[in-house]
Amino acid sequence: MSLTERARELDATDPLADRRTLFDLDDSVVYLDGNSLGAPPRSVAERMEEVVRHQWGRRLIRSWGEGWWTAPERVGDRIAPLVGAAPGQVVVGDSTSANLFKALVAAMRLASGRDEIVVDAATFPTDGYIATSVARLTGAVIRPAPLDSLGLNENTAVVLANQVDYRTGRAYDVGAITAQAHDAGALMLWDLCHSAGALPVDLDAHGVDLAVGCTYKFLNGGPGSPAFLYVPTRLQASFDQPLAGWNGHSEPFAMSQEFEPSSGIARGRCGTPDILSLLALDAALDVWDGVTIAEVRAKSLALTGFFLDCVDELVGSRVSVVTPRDSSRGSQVSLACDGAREVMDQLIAREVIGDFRPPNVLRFGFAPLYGRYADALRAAQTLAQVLG
Ligand SMILES: Cc1ncc(COP(=O)(O)O)c(C=O)c1O
Ligand SMILES: Nc1c(O)cccc1C(=O)C[C@H](N)C(=O)O
Repeated sequence: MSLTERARELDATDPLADRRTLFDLDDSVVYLDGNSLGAPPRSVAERMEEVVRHQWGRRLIRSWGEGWWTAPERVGDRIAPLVGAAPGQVVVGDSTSANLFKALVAAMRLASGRDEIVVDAATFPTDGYIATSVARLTGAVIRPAPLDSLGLNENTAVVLANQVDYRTGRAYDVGAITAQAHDAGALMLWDLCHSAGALPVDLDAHGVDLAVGCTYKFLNGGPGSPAFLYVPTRLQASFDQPLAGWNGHSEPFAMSQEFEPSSGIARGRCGTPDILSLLALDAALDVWDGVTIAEVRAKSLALTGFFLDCVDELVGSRVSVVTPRDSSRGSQVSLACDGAREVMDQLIAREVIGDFRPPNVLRFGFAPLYGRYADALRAAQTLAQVLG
């Protein structure tokens, strides 16, 4: 069967094909950058109209008591099943970077006597920057380590790792790495930016200690939508985060001069939530109603696998495949080639949108809720043309 016939058949039999209609997408564009900025669900514009005109415009400040104040926990509970967390353990707000800071300082405060922070050597840079700053503040030492050989010891306080490597697309085993950290007596903190909404995480099942992630990639919350923080129930009483703002207080409106942290996941909050972005995310999460993460994972593997077949047949040795060919990959395919930045510029000029990451990587992200097999084929065909 030709690639064209395969793409047609795979799209025709795709159990998630109808989800694409929930998104406002231009069908003439092949959008393969949902691992950086997800596409807009149609429900968002409609909901924002209601939020601005009615909730803000008519209800005015009364809206804080009509759902705004508790939105960080309520929206967190909508993300929770997607990352394998029971309710009451995920709060939404601030950026991933800010939540990393909260979680890392809290981890250092929990890990008495230990002073080594081990950071995924290939991490997305912000994680390393924040960890370095936390080390300066707490007197800890940073040690970058590859996730394949962490070399943990009796001094390791916390391990910070990305479930999916943003550059290579490789996916790591959350259960196995968390178990290694625990065997060494360390805490495990996961950055889920490239996995939330794309593959199973199973935070509770793996006994993960802390996790953060953004919502503007596979969760389609919109540019700059607030991030999430996971603290399991068993650690909440001892989770002592450094950004002790009034929103994390047990009685914010008592206006007390003493800080008394809230008893549950709300202690992960800091200041006033970004309500417009938070409620845009809330609306965006409607696209997950009736979909399981297992179905999403199955399509993600099939889509990325089909793209790899197309690249092998149409592009061949003009690129090298960086992403693992086995199932240890996230929902992206990374290809390396000379002049990758210019190659990506030319792909984008031909309406095939992926992105470039230094030094020589072309990234193609496949969002299973709206990605089509025909898009994978067109991307590989266009890449073959651009490479001449
Ligand atoms: C793995 C990872 N962590 C953190 C970030 C940054 O998060 P934020 O800009 O929300 O702080 C990104 C992407 O920007 C990322 O890919
Ligand atoms: N957060 C981003 C932004 O504000 C502008 C442009 C890109 C981003 C990204 O999310 C980049 C992404 N984390 C990456 O994996 O490279």
